[in-house]
Amino acid sequence: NYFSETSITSARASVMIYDDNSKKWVPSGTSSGLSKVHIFKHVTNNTFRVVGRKLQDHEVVINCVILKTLKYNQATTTFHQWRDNKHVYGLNFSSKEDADSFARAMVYALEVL
Ligand SMILES: CC(=O)N[C@@H](Cc1ccccc1Cl)C(=O)N1CCC[C@]12C=C[C@@H]1CC[C@@H](C(=O)N3CC[C@@H]4C=C[C@H]5[C@H](C)C[C@@H](C(=O)O)N5C(=O)[C@H]43)N1C2=O
Repeated sequence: NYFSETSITSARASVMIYDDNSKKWVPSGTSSGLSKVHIFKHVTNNTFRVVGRKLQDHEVVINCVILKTLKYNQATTTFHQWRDNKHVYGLNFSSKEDADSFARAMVYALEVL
């Protein structure tokens, strides 16, 4: 429930998904734009997930579990990416500071999983 997860970071980014057919990054959700992207830690079972909601209409544009095997690729200072069995996700951060703080939290989660 709401109180069983706590946010360990939030960052502003546009959430992208790689479209294998067109070989292009496309915005996740119904339109492009910035989202608030959190890493939530489940307080009791030590699991983590990435949840992002559009700033404008709160549409959930990413909701993916962070597995211990996740390879977090910081492709550029403001574009980070990772895969799961279905998608390749890209976060195009609005600033280097947002990217750094998100990456620190992701690396922490991957260390404690
Ligand atoms: C083994 C493996 O899976 N490897 C993945 C990466 C990875 C490694 C290790 C662990 C996990 C993952 Cl996921 C990979 O390489 N993948 C995953 C799918 C796509 C890609 C494949 C080829 C291209 C080539 C170029 C690059 C790309 O996409 N880059 C570069 C930065 C650059 C920054 C911003 C975005 C911008 C939003 C729009 C667009 C623009 O700039 O116009 N753009 C980009 O062009 C963005 N690629 C990739 O990332």
